[in-house]
Amino acid sequence: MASSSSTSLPLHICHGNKLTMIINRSHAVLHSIAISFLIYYRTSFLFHQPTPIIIPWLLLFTSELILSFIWFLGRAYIWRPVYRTVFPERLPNDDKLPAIDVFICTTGPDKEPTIGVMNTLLSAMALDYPPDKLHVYLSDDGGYAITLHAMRESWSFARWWLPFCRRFGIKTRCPEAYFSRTENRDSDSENPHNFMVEREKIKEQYVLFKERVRRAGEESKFKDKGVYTASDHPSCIEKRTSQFHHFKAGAVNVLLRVSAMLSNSPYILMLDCDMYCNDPTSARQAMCFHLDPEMSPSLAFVQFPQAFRDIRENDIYDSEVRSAYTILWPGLDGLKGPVLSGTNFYIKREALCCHSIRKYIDLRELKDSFGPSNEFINSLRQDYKKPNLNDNGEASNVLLEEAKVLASCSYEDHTKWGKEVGFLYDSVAEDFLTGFVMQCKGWISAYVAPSSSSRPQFLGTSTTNLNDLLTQGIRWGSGLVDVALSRFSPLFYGSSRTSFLHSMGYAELSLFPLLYCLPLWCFATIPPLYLLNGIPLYPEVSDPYFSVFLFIFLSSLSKHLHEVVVTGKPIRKWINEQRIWMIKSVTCHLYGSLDAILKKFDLRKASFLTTNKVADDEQFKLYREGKFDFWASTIFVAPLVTVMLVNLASIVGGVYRIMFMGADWRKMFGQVLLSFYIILMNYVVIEGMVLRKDKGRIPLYVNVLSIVFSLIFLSLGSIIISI
Ligand SMILES: O=c1ccn([C@@H]2O[C@H](COP(=O)(O)OP(=O)(O)O[C@H]3O[C@H](CO)[C@@H](O)[C@H](O)[C@H]3O)[C@@H](O)[C@H]2O)c(=O)[nH]1
Ligand SMILES: [Mn+2]
Repeated sequence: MASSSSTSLPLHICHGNKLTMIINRSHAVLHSIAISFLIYYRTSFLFHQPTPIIIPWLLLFTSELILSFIWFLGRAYIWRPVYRTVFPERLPNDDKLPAIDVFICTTGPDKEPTIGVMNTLLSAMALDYPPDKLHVYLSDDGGYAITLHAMRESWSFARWWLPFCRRFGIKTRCPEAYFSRTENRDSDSENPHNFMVEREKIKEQYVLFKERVRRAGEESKFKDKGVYTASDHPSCIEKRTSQFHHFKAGAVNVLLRVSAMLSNSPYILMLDCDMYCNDPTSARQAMCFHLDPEMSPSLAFVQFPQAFRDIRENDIYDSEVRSAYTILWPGLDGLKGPVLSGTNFYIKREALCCHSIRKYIDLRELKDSFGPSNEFINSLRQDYKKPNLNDNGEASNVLLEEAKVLASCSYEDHTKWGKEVGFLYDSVAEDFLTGFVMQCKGWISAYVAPSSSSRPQFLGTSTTNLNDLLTQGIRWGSGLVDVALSRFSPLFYGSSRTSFLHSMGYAELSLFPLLYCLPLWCFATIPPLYLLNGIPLYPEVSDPYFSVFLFIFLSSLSKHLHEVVVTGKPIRKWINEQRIWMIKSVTCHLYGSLDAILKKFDLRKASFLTTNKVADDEQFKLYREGKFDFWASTIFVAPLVTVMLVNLASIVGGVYRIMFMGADWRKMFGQVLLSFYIILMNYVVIEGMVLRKDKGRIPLYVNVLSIVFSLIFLSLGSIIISI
């Protein structure tokens, strides 16, 4: 292995893609020209319209402006995307590598099965990194005894598992994932017989381990019940467990303080409880940046993508969030770095615990920020403190007492935790807000996606049913709009602190839920209502301005298609993404934005509904077969059905007018096309309404409710139009 001092070879390189950049920028120019024509058309003809048409015209024009604005913000991503390659083999010897604390958060076994959490824990302990430089912490927000118990069991099983992985060079170091594979035993062993014997032995141990955890879970179900709630319980630190609230941000801040007492590593890896380490080399990959002398001083974190093990070829819900991890993050990486994405990143402790700590001398001021613990403040001053553990690997009582104080929920009172220090509390998208403020302070970040030949560094579970997807969508929407409405609103707060392009990207992310739901609701209801009444809202086909509208429509669709194809996905992916974009816009983006607005006016309290990680076989079967699961909350399904009914009725009514009542088709063509596109793309909703018989179909009462809604809308609308 080469040591860095003896070589000047770079630890990582970064490259762009010229051709894609040229295509992207030329498209942006063409599209902007078309948008200017549209704006010219709408403004110059607005007041030539008869008075009753002015209102729908204004609504459509506003929607068109909003979509153009968000499109403009999104150009930040395509400006200069970069891709990175790392050379971990060029890192210095193991004794020169810095220590890493791993943080894993869970909320308890109901939605997050303990055995899954333990698998994440084991995969982190088995990272390919010097064992004495790796410390794994687990936070359980629910304070469940079973979690603590299972950790002890994991600790015993690790004594089998870790040596096995190292000895045979196992790549899949999450035991559950490893033992569930049948072919390809994933070992580089030269003695296959020996290996197979060992493997069987470890497998037996794993089965026993699982059984013990399962049994303990059953016993504690009874004991735990009703004693504690996630937001009210004593903080208990036993070796390496703690808990708190303010949702995940609160939990992570507790871990930040407690770990400072025990290991105080300069780098931290954050993991969601279902995100296991799938490539044991990720720590070394991250160190290729953190140990690069040029980049390191300003580098806050190295982000890896979120990849999911349950994604199917026909990903109907876009559960893999393709555009974020293949287009947006590389795009931001070319500016000043990607968004902090909640999990799968290696962050510098200093970036979270205030950057200028060493410059401070005034103890009072430090205590105002970090709280009263002298021990904690001391820990901040040192680069790295060896864990104060006794020979049995246990922490001293004094240390544990201090850790308990640091973990208690009153410790943060009258301090800057959550406001300036640690993860910030002002948004339920704590990751997005914390990362953004960090970048405004001058920190940069880097993004490393796996190359096509290497394995994803981390793998988790995604939301693979409509209800979970949209529930999670509400939380994300609400969290992002929280930021947009706060004093940290990217466009205003960011442009002077980070680059203008970079803050455009952040602004797009913080605003898209709000800025998509308004125009999409408008396009889904206003043009069809006027189509039904035979009133045109777009230029007629022979008018040159019609081609402006058509061009913008086709240009957006083909740009999206281009992005899908460039990332190596089939056309079906494009259809799925178009559809889910419309579905999310009229449901979770709307509810999320409303939630944020109500919170802004103190009419609602912040909430964090944890995503369900317990697989439901029936639901997963539907996803696997590519069938929508409409067995979801009525607040999600009724708007979809209503919009479909409104468009169906209008197209039937509109075509009837053209064929039998002499309406001019050339004038109505734009509206017919729009409704037709909506219906075509969302044909699955019609299937769910009338054709399907399985459990995932749309329930009868939702159909009836939606018929009532659409009748009210169309008849009231038509009455208002006619007066
Ligand atoms: O009160 C809470 C709520 C959640 N969590 C943990 O936070 C993690 C993420 O929660 P999950 O329900 O899986 O949310 P997702 O929507 O899947 O998570 C994404 O979005 C979150 C922000 O909304 C980020 O925190 C996550 O890192 C990111 O992966 C899990 O390990 C939870 O156990 C807590 O510790 N305390
Ligand atoms: Mn999750």
